[in-house]
Amino acid sequence: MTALLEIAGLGKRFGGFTALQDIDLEVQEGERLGLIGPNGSGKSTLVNCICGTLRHDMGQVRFGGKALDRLTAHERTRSGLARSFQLPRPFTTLSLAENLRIPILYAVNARGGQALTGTEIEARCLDLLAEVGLAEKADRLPRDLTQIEMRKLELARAMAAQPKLLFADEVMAGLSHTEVDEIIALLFRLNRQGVTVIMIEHIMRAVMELSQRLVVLVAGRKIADGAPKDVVRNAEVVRAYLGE
Ligand SMILES: Nc1ncnc2c1ncn2[C@@H]1O[C@H](COP(=O)(O)OP(=O)(O)OP(=O)(O)O)[C@@H](O)[C@H]1O
Repeated sequence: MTALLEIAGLGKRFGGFTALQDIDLEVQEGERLGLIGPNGSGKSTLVNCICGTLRHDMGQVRFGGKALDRLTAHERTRSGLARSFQLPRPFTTLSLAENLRIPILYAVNARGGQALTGTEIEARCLDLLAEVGLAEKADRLPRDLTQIEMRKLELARAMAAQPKLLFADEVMAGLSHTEVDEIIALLFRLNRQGVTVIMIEHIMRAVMELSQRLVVLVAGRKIADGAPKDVVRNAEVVRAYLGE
């Protein structure tokens, strides 16, 4: 079976500094993968190289069987990649519903789909907001939201383009225990709907609960890739990451 995401020999340098070296990774459709590593280990750089915000220097990235290497970030979004950012970036002067209308329209146009009527767009916005528990705030501005509501809006924005793969980049940082549980439940729900989830996260409880597989980066290299219970017992991982 062809993997949804295939990364082979990926390398990235910033000047003389090697941020990523020889990364191989395959992610199957429908998987929930945790990507962990100490600060500065290269997690965000890897996501940026996959999503096209950064250009890698070595190796290949394939998604859905197609090479992404020459595609722009927008073209990669169009092919089904989405990410939610660590620091949410909503359009601050637009309501929550309007914040979703833009990526919904973009997704339809980008995929050459049939134009949606105003009513259909409205319904999709409300469905997405309901999905993340924000339906009642559809007409509010992002500044009216609490921290967890902002994270939910950010996830809804990522989902608006109907991605096949979602990178959830530290979507739980700074949240309370119960709020973390809420986001875990939401990511499980999206995954059950068929979205492959790659979670970059420092909250180990969440990582262990959600991930079927765990990949560990340390100093730009992949040092472990396997079942979470085995990976967290791996001596190199304990030394380099968990024991730091
Ligand atoms: N644009 C850049 N220019 C120069 N160095 C960079 C750049 N982006 C990242 N780096 C460096 O590359 C290394 C990996 O950074 P990266 O942000 O990918 O780590 P990370 O694992 O995501 O860290 P964190 O958990 O703190 O978010 C770090 O040493 C960082 O300083």
